[in-house]
Amino acid sequence: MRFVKGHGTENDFVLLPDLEGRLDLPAALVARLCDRRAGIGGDGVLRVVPTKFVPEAEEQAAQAEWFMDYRNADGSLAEMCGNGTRVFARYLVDTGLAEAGEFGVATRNGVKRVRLGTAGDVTVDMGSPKVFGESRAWLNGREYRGLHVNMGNPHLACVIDDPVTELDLAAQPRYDRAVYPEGVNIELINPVGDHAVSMRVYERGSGETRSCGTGAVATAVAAAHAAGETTGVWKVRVLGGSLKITLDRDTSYLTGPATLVATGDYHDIPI
Ligand SMILES: N[C@@H](CCC[C@H](N)C(=O)O)C(=O)O
Repeated sequence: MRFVKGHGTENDFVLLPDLEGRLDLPAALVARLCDRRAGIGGDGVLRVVPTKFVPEAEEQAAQAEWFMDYRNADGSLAEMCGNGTRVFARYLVDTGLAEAGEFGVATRNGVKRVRLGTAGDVTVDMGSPKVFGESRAWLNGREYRGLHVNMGNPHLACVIDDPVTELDLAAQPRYDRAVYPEGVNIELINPVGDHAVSMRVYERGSGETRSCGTGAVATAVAAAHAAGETTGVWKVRVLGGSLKITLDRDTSYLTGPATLVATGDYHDIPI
């Protein structure tokens, strides 16, 4: 099985080109691929498949030639992955499957428009964040209040006083399962300057990761909300680098680097 390894601010992915739409991806195989010791290692898998071969996305085919089939490291499906979309777009352009400029990428959360050159940052139009009020998370005996933001996938973005650098995120923070029956991605956020925040994230299905694109937009929304604002440009520092989030009246944009680092062959030996 051919693979490409890539990352966006160290949110890393195994890309699987499936140009004929034939690849079966059971959860156990995804988990083996993402295993950092016995597999290739990654926070998730991105299957690169023509949209026309994906029955659930058929209606997107006219606007987006390629479907990003995203899976979390445990093999579960997620509706959307912001950094994955940037890495996916970089892969399409670097391999000549798409031309640099602006084009659509089909996802489980609809078509996302991406903008990129032959090198440099990739911007994704992430759509309008949906805010559903407050919820709570519990971590190491502390309770954190946050904003319930939906970016296609669910987030709980908590602006907190405790320094995020000192948090132990080895285990998943607890959350209100009545609010998030499908699970949730949890962001813990410190303001660090003018329109700048530092964020750590515990991702549903992947554990703590070094960056999360949808989480960075949810973070900017929560930081803006705390500042009494709804629009503006925010810098979100993550463990793996820095992302620029633009909150417009009708949509949001995620901008940052996307890098392909390796190609190879995977031999699926069940572990
Ligand atoms: N890292 C991604 C988000 C991936 C999906 C998430 N774990 C979920 O289950 O919703 C991003 O960059 O947005």
